[in-house]
Amino acid sequence: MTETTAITEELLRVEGVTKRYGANTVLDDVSFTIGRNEVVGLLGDNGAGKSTLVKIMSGVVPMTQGAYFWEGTRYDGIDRQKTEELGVETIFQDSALVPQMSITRNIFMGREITNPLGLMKMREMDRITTEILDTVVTIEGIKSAKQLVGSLSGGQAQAVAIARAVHFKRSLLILDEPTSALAVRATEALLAYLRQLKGEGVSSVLVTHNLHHAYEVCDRHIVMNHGRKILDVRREETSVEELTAAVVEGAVGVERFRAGTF
Ligand SMILES: Nc1ncnc2c1ncn2[C@@H]1O[C@H](COP(=O)(O)OP(=O)(O)OP(=O)(O)O)[C@@H](O)[C@H]1O
Repeated sequence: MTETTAITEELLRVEGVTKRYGANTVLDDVSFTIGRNEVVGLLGDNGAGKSTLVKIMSGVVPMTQGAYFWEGTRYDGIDRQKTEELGVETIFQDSALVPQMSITRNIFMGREITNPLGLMKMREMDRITTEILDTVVTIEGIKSAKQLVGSLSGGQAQAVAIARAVHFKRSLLILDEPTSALAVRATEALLAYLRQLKGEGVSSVLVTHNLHHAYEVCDRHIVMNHGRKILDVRREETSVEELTAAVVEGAVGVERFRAGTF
């Protein structure tokens, strides 16, 4: 069973995406659209194919078959450079940070603010970093923007990766399990920020195992099961219970939920 919902204005669309690793098909004919100003939850059990989809949307791994459209234009051979140009910003599960560098340097890596002589404007970058850390990712225990990333906890480091992605907010922000190591307050701040970004015209895709978080913040939910899309439904047409049934039991779970037997 596959359900789709109409989108008003299309940002990213993938069609018929299949990904094989050798004989193993990890994504099977997956199609969906991310609308402009939409927060979309990408849900599913372990191994359902969510991270692989994130990597394909970000151009990090090539699809075996399928098509990638951005604002209606088809792009073949999409790669990381192209998605960066288009305006896709991704926080991967294992976001690469440099432990020997400060939080500020990590956030601005490759996109440093410089003066006309090419020298880095450290004070300005530190100020922006402090502002992001205070407002977006309110993480306990970070003392200063100058702190080395290597001295942070896992959750604090994750927050830096998030800060980096949200500062350079562009058209589409993809977050692969961003809240897995965040404490309650930081998680709430991040979820609120995704909604704020939406108001500013930035769409996001949130991969999470926390269905309550997804339901709270997402306009639409896509549920994957064994490499297939089994549900694509607007928030107002579903419930945490139905999403749970879909994640736990797949298409059968949705049918059972709707029949009142889940
Ligand atoms: N590089 C790879 N080579 C071979 N198989 C892979 C590779 N990457 C992922 N897979 C397989 O693809 C399937 C989907 O993995 P994926 O990481 O996309 O799932 P997921 O939904 O993100 O899971 P989780 O919630 O556990 O992170 C898994 O069976 C995994 O073993």
